[in-house]
Amino acid sequence: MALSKEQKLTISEQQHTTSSEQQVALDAELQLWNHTFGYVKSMALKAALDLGIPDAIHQHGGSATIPQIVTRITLHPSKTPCLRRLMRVLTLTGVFGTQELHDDGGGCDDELVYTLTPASRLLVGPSGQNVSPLLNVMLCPIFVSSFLDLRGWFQHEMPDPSPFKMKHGRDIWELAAHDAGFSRLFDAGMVADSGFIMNVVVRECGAVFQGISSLVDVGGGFGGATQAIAKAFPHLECSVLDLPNVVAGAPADTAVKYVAGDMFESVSSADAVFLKDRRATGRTWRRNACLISTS
Ligand SMILES: C[S@@+](CC[C@H](N)C(=O)[O-])C[C@H]1O[C@@H](n2cnc3c(N)ncnc32)[C@H](O)[C@@H]1O
Repeated sequence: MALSKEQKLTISEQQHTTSSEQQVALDAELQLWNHTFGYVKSMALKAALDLGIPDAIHQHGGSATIPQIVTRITLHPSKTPCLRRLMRVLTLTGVFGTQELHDDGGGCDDELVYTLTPASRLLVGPSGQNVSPLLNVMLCPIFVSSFLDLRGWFQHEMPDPSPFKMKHGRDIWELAAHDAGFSRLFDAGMVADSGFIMNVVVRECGAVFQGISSLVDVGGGFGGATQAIAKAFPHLECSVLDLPNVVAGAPADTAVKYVAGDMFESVSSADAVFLKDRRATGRTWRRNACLISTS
């Protein structure tokens, strides 16, 4: 039976409606997949750091092909194709860049050249600019595993332990006091973070350190931040207050004085108290540095 023009139009409108509904569903599913597999990005970055891929590219002059990278990292030869897939994730997410190396010798393989981007340039080079120790802490199983039972944490009555303490039975500082390996990893991460950000703080906010003659960095760890302040403002008498197990491992040969104690019991007197920390606020990590004048 032949369809009238009107009937044909109705069918085509229905098909159009169905296909756009399907598109909405497909886009929604894609969105869920992006969330579900979001951790692959973190784990790909962790693999790159653990394998030493940023250093391998850096040592090769800032750009390298897969065959050049594998000469500088430890990788089973059978895993070379998997390394290409890892690099694909890391280039799509901006950790590395690519250029194409054209094979002028008549070969058919155009080898990709992986390059450092502004992000991966922060993973190589001297301390003070290299933030990999901080990423190593945040991506270590001890931290990552704290996020695996947030349901249990939400179902626990307030006041409650943090997800970290619920998972490990101790808070970060208690665990650091009992686990020398974790303590070293954590302190190195804090030093790296301070080395990176304090260059900016000293340059951009230097005025706040004028007009005071002494400062105590409360919970200052190994004193990375305070050392940067002491170097930029030599007139300042700088000290760090931290827990005894942290102070025990602090460097001895700096202009900074280390005081072992508990900030909730007492804070050594100074013109200003400095607090540096990171907080997760809403959608982003925000860095908080605060100088409280006590005089
Ligand atoms: C997130 S780290 C920050 C370290 C440093 N301010 C920085 O930004 O690199 C927090 C520091 O606070 C210290 N801390 C925790 N509880 C403390 C307490 N009750 N008294 C003194 N220091 C404490 C920890 O040992 C750790 O070094």
